[in-house]
Amino acid sequence: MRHVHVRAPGKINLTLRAWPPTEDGYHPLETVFQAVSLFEDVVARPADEVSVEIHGRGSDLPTDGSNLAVRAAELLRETAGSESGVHLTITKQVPVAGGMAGGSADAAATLIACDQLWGTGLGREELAELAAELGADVPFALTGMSAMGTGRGDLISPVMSRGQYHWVLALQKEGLATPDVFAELDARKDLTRSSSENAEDDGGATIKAGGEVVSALLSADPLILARTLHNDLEEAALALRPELGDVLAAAERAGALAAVVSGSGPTVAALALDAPHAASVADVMRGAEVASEVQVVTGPVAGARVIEQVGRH
Ligand SMILES: C[C@@](CO)(OP(=O)(O)O)[C@H](O)COP(=O)(O)OP(=O)(O)OC[C@H]1O[C@@H](n2ccc(N)nc2=O)[C@H](O)[C@@H]1O
Ligand SMILES: Nc1ncnc2c1ncn2[C@@H]1O[C@H](COP(=O)(O)OP(=O)(O)O)[C@@H](O)[C@H]1O
Repeated sequence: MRHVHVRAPGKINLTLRAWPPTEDGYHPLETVFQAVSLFEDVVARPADEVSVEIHGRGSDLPTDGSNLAVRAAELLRETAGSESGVHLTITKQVPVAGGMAGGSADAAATLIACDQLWGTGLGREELAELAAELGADVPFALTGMSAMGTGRGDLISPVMSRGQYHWVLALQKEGLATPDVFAELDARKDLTRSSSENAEDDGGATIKAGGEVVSALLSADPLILARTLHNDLEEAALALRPELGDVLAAAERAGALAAVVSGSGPTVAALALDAPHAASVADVMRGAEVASEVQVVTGPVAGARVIEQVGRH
């Protein structure tokens, strides 16, 4: 039977700096993303309507028009002037509302899969524009690897990276809603001053600039990368979920080189030296019982791409 199978990765934010929201309510960001080996698999089959079923995590997610994958298929259909439908089967590994952009990966994978299935003829650039309409994190899920995100986080510039990094992810059953974390950031901070102005207050000691992480990624040395990890949203996520303090402390006790909350959380990403070190950090963190699940992943990995295509449009 005709189908297209696309795989898209989840992400972690190696660094994230946020400025006060603009009139549209979005916070200008400077973030460096890394795509990691926790994947969303989307299989698209021809159908009369647009529909979705979800396996793995998130089986309680809505399957109506509010599902990001359904929104992606409908937006592409409208843009391409197509009357085709699609049935999407999603197998989720990325935690829901975990700060790892699993929903965005579903949307990116759906754009690629439906584009192939329907033969829309849209280019990669046009797909990237549709991605940005769907959510700030969707363009990066198309690009993958390592990249700087500016604007809402949706303006993507690929960043060169050498080597492979080994991460231990501490996942939580209960997610955190991104808008709540940004609202907490606004409430906590005098955001009339930018993060860089705040950085001047402490001599810039605590703010890790995007440039620093970009050169660290070229070093292929996790010890150098470890020194650059930073997230402006971490304090807000910790205020909403104080237990995350225990997760960060457990990562440190387990011997991780550094640990950071990914995006709006609650997933914590702990950096290890190499694969055996990651396995040992993961074991200790499991023993600490601070996470509902502990996973070892590597990055960077490719963005949304076709894994298998059976039959042509
Ligand atoms: C925080 C980040 C960091 O990579 O990741 P997650 O933690 O969600 O994975 C992203 O900026 C999230 O991107 P994404 O989840 O796609 O955001 P969207 O759906 O576009 O927006 C959801 C809501 O988040 C807030 N938002 C998002 C992006 C941004 N630059 N400023 C914001 O204030 C807004 O309240 C918006 O209504
Ligand atoms: N296919 C989908 N997968 C995950 N979440 C989805 C999806 N469609 C809609 N959503 C909504 O988007 C929210 C956050 O998406 P997700 O990408 O999982 O997390 P985050 O924004 O923290 O990275 C979820 O809480 C859910 O309400």
